[in-house]
Amino acid sequence: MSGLEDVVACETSICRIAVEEDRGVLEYRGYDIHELAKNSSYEEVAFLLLFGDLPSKSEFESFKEELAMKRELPPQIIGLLTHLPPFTHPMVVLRTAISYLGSMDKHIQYKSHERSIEKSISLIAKFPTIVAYFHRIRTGQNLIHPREDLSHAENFLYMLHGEEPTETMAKSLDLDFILHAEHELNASTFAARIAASTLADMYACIVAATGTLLGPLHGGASQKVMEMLREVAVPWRAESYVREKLENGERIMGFGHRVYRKVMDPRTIELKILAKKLADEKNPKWYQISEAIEEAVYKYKGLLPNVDFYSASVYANLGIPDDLFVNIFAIGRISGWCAHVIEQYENNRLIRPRAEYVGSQQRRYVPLSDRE
Ligand SMILES: CC(=O)SCCNC(=O)CCNC(=O)[C@H](O)C(C)(C)COP(=O)(O)OP(=O)(O)OC[C@H]1O[C@@H](n2cnc3c(N)ncnc32)[C@H](O)[C@@H]1OP(=O)(O)O
Ligand SMILES: O=C([O-])CC(=O)C(=O)O
Repeated sequence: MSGLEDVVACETSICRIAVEEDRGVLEYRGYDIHELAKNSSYEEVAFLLLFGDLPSKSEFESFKEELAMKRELPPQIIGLLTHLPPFTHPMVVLRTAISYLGSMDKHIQYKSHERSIEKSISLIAKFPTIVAYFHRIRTGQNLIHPREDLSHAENFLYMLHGEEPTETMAKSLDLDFILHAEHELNASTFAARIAASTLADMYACIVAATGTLLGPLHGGASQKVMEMLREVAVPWRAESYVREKLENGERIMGFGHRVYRKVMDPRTIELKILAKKLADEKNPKWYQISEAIEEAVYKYKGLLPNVDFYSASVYANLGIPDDLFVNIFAIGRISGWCAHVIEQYENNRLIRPRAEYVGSQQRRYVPLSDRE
């Protein structure tokens, strides 16, 4: 019961996670993650999650076009990004900007499926722009406005770095977005669904999810993984580092998973291959340290890496600053969050579990004047 382990809290047709024949299974709307990773694009996956089926060619084109058209931010949001202190964590910035976007939407309350889809597309489109704009503002660089002719991943890297990415970079980030897009009732999605169950507006639900994702036991782990890779610095130090941490009762970030437990997270399989490919083409250092840590954690604790572990070396080789790692996760996950909020709205019952009371009972009140 602790941590609601194995408790089934709702029905969903968005995502299936299972352990079958000692293998981790992950499907979005019935499609296997490995097949999506090999053949799909983030835009197609976002459509699949929101609408339930793969798009036809014309649906795909108009969905991509709509996303591209909605990338630009209103001037008020750019003003907000300019006024926030540059040291603010970029996930706090993202959360604040979503809230501000909510204040600018006259039709904030849930009205219809169509309105919820509209809001979702707008949020999916704007997440990368918020992240890239804030990064450029805090580092004193000019804003690079979104381009409609680039894909979601290409455009993000273009806005962040100020130059068009190579095909390898764009494809790598696109794959990363696909792998992060959805994961059933993880903590941030559950937070979004709880908010949705009160019929709170879409922005409120996504703010709840964004705040929850930043925690280091959830999406915040990837930034901590990078801190660890920097601290370990060379592969041969990995074993003593891991042993010492475990002896001190500390957790190794990027390891362990509530659902997959003793089987490999299928996303880790894909991310490790991607991390190796980028390491071969760019800097091998982070991948080599990661592999050494993976070996040591398995040897001393029998734990396997989760989705956050190899993401770190992928992001480092894509030139993404450490404190944007969680934001990259959120840019992928927003489509899953929106799909869950809509699913909750459309078959809703307030989520309100009970707590077992373990505190004192029937205490006698002593007026303040009679206390020491
Ligand atoms: C996108 C995501 O959210 S993926 C998860 C990202 N988070 C992290 O990587 C943070 C590190 N990992 C963890 O803290 C955990 O594995 C979690 C939070 C992901 C899952 O936690 P739970 O399901 O509650 O696992 P729980 O805490 O019961 O751990 C079971 C055992 O494994 C150990 N353990 C689990 N994860 C770790 C870890 N990363 N490092 C060291 N020991 C660990 C626990 O100490 C416990 O050991 P014990 O039985 O000897 O006491
Ligand atoms: O499912 C979980 O608990 C965490 C996770 O891997 C994710 O959100 O991608």
